[in-house]
Amino acid sequence: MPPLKPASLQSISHSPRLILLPHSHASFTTSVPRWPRLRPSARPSRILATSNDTLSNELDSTLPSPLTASIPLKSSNTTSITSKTTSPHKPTQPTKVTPTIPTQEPSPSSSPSTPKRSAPPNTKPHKETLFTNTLIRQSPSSPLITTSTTKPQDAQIASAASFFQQGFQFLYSAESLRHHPKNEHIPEVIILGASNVGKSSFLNALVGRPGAARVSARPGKTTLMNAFGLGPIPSIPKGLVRQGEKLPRYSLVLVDTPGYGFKSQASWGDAVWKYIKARKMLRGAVVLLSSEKRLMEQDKWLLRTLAEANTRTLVVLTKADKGGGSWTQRCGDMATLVREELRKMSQSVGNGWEEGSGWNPDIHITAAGMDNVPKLGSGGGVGGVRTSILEMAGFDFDLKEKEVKKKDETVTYGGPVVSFDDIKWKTG
Ligand SMILES: Nc1nc2c(ncn2[C@@H]2O[C@H](COP(=O)(O)OP(=O)(O)OP(=O)(O)O)[C@@H](O)[C@H]2O)c(=O)[nH]1
Ligand SMILES: [Mg+2]
Repeated sequence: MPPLKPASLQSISHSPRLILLPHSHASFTTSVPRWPRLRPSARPSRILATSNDTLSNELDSTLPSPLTASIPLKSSNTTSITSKTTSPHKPTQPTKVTPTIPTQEPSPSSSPSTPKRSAPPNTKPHKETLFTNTLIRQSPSSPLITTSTTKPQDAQIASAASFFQQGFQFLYSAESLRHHPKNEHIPEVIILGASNVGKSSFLNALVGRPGAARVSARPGKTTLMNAFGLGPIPSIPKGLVRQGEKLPRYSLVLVDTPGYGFKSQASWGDAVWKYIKARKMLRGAVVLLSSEKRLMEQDKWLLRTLAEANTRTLVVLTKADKGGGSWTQRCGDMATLVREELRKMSQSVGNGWEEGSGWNPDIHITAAGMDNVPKLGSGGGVGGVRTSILEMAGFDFDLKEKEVKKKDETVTYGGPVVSFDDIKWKTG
């Protein structure tokens, strides 16, 4: 990868440490696509600024893309989740993969904050599998879907659940890029997909709050980009903060978006497209695809847009519970097809948006909107997705440290505000 940080930060020889205390504060219609038609694959080098302050903050053309803006961090053996560089994805590779649809459940100790629940009475067997499993995915190493987890994965899933389920707050709604407030510290992850694919339900399941984002059976429910903050309160050393700057009280921003496709509007796509191209703290996109449907041209267009913007991408299939017991075949086939498409895109864009770095080869499968999954915590495949999102956003898991404590922050800086990539976090 090319140089990884703005020149102004080159002189920093070691990473400042920022520790988080755990719990401490603690339309297109199907026939007339609109988003894709709005913006063909050609992309401008930058978007023109207006007089608006917020917008101009997003448009620093000297800033590297999210994939290249990083400073290597030394891993700390005292953190359980740490920020890391925007170096390539390190998809979790289970040490043991069971190439069948196993019935193995995560160990009871795997998720202390989200105790395992059994499915409601009379739940069909295939739904029970979906309901209770924290991780459901298809990896390149196996054509089949796996639900088994290993001990380290269990611990990661538990840490990620704790992270996502604390400090939740609605931040703002934005109609266009300039309505997004300035953000210089906190990584953002955007949730994208067709209308009605289950974006808002998915967000609710991630944060464990069924009513966080509004959900509807009618497509076109979400009409604005809605940002939510979550995670522990960051304790940012004074030297990293501008004078008078209001400090965020969350460590990750999730952005729910209006869908493309049926009942969507061209202006929504324009707003999202501009955000993807210009938002400085965007660290990755979660693209939801309905396992009920086939991969649409609009989906491919979106994936290509992310590839060209060199935005880290995680693909998640939704609604696995629909369509009966054949969900394994259906989701497995779709995951394989999606991976083939992504590989083709990697080759054609040729900008470093590669398997493992630009996009995660593990395709997660979820039933996040099913029954009470949002209340369940980590079931419906949601637990595994959380860990992948945190990795994509620049967090790392260090499972050695059991004690959670705030470390001395002795590093001081006289230089400019340091970005998220320089900051180290801690959570419980
Ligand atoms: N069975 C099932 N239904 C789901 C799942 N996820 C979402 N749904 C349902 O699908 C419908 C659409 O869900 P939303 O979360 O509103 O979808 P969205 O993508 O946010 O939709 P827009 O905001 O209109 O773009 C709702 O009726 C949800 O209850 C799922 O995993 N399983
Ligand atoms: Mg929605």
